[in-house]
Amino acid sequence: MNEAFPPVARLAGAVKHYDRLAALDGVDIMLHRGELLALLGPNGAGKSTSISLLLGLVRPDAGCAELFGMDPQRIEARRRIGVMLQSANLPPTLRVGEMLRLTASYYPDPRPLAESAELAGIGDLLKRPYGKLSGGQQRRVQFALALCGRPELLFLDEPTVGMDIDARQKLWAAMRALIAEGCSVVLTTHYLEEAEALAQRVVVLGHGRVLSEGSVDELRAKVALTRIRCVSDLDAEAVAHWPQVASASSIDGRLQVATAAAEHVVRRLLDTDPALRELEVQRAGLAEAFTELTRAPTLQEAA
Ligand SMILES: Nc1ncnc2c1ncn2[C@@H]1O[C@H](COP(=O)(O)OP(=O)(O)OP(=O)(O)O)[C@@H](O)[C@H]1O
Repeated sequence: MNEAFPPVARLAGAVKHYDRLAALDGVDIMLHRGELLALLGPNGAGKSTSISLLLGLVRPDAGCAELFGMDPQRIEARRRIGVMLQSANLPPTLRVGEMLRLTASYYPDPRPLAESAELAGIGDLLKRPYGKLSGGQQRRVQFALALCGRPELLFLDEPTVGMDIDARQKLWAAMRALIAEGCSVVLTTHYLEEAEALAQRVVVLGHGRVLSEGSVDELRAKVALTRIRCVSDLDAEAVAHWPQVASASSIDGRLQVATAAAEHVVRRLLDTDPALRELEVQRAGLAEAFTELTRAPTLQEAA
């Protein structure tokens, strides 16, 4: 399906320096229609700078940033996007319903107010002044404002920070509904389970560069770690030095081992400790893959 449409957003060879610091150092990112792309990376990796370039808030020193094949500052491009940034400066005395109505009026084909409120789970907040809401409620209102214009592309910068579990799950459901409508989403998050649950594609940034890109499964396969847990008297520190063991630790009396050669390590564990019990072997999640990927440059530097 994707091939039939041009990319909705694109960074090509994007470079952005702040004084001598390279916030972005030649970043390529491509987003297709109906796709949720998760931008991951440790603090300072360049996620927000990438979003700022795509929004036209910051200009690249080299390379280019495009929305729908256009300069992101063009009004024709801006009318097709919705944005929820990490902080929002909204008038505290305005009621939520008024805010939604006003924001929707800037768009050519907005959603009906009730639909936006329903998607963001703020139906009961419409008459409340924005400034009187809790942090999590304000985040939901910001989400409603981002989607009320029926955008083709939604930028969500750490949208679920400060939300309780129920609100977070509702927002996940809303994101899925929007994707099903054909909306594209750029999501930055530090909650890896969020990327794991929602993203078709993940880009991992580190030190202003793309460290890795692919589906959640592809990223996992790249580091291909398996987690082994068991109850054993073996010394975790000694096991950590075995060949093909990436890491080993003792957590709550359980030995936990990460390895790319599960069969080999399981065999050695059983041979070395015949009393070993409660053996569990599980494919590593995105969290382990992410840690491994973002650690890689440091290891190379050290070599
Ligand atoms: N306006 C600015 N002036 C100077 N340096 C900046 C500016 N904006 C970002 N930086 C620097 O650029 C680098 C990338 O920052 P960026 O905000 O893009 O990272 P991030 O991946 O979004 O981090 P976080 O997860 O903490 O939000 C950081 O080293 C940051 O200090």
